[in-house]
Amino acid sequence: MITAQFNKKLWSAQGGMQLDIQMELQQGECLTLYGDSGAGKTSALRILSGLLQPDSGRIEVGGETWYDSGKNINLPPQKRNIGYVFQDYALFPNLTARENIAFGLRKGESSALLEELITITSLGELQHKKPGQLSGGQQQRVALARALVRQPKLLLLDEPMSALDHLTRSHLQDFILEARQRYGFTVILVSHDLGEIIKLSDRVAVLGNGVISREGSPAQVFMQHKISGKFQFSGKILGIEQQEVVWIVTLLIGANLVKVVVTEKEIQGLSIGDQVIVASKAFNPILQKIRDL
Ligand SMILES: Nc1ncnc2c1ncn2[C@@H]1O[C@H](COP(=O)(O)OP(=O)(O)OP(=O)(O)O)[C@@H](O)[C@H]1O
Repeated sequence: MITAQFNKKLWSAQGGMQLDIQMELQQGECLTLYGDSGAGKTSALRILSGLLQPDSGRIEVGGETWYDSGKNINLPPQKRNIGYVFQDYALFPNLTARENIAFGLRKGESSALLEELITITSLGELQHKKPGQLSGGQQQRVALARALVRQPKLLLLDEPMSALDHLTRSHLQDFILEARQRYGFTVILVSHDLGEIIKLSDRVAVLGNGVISREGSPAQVFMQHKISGKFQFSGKILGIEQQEVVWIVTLLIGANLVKVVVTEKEIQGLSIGDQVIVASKAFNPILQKIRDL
């Protein structure tokens, strides 16, 4: 169980903003922080990790106090059992992938977990290459394995997949899901990608102007009306065109373009760039295996 309550005055070009966060997470849960740029998401992660000191508050993780302003407790980042992965991979350029991951091991610790992580991140053949010889997705797998080799209680993911193409992103999400199941760590994710949020998180907290304004399951937070469709996908509107009395909406769902026919009433309030949920009750899909290439 993780309980955190902290506040800090933040400063931007527009003036001051009070970051005031209260959160409670169950062991193994994944919470996404969602919100506009500048809302305070990264600052909240930096405070949890010990990289940024709050003005006051208390952070308790699995019965251990990491920060308590009242008792003058403030564990340094290296004493907090945490993994932190950012958008830029922050790997050591002169070390191989394997050495980068091993860097996370504490002195005298067995390398069995290192081998296991190299296997489940499919880095076996790449482990002796340096970051400069790896693609973005491969580097991010190394960064994740490096964070996990420390067996963190809490994994902080600050838009770690936002620079990656859709397929690579999807593989990395699968890896995070698998690793979470296997090792049982708790995750706090910062993401703007609705599909990613729905796939990975149990709960979403919407952060606006330094405070959590809304909280719930992804469906509760993102859907205006309850949808009871058998199939649901999230996508982005790329085009809207009128044909006779109906409208054709072109959506990007994952890496696929899908056209959906809607009525004039349904089109109200929708515009290009909106994130939407597509649901269908009377949907009889055919599944076909995609050939391995
Ligand atoms: N150490 C600090 N002290 C005071 N203010 C800070 C500090 N670090 C960041 N800020 C300010 O806090 C505000 C929130 O920044 P933060 O990076 O936490 O937002 P964010 O929600 O993560 O945004 P984005 O989605 O763009 O990354 C910004 O205006 C920033 O200038």
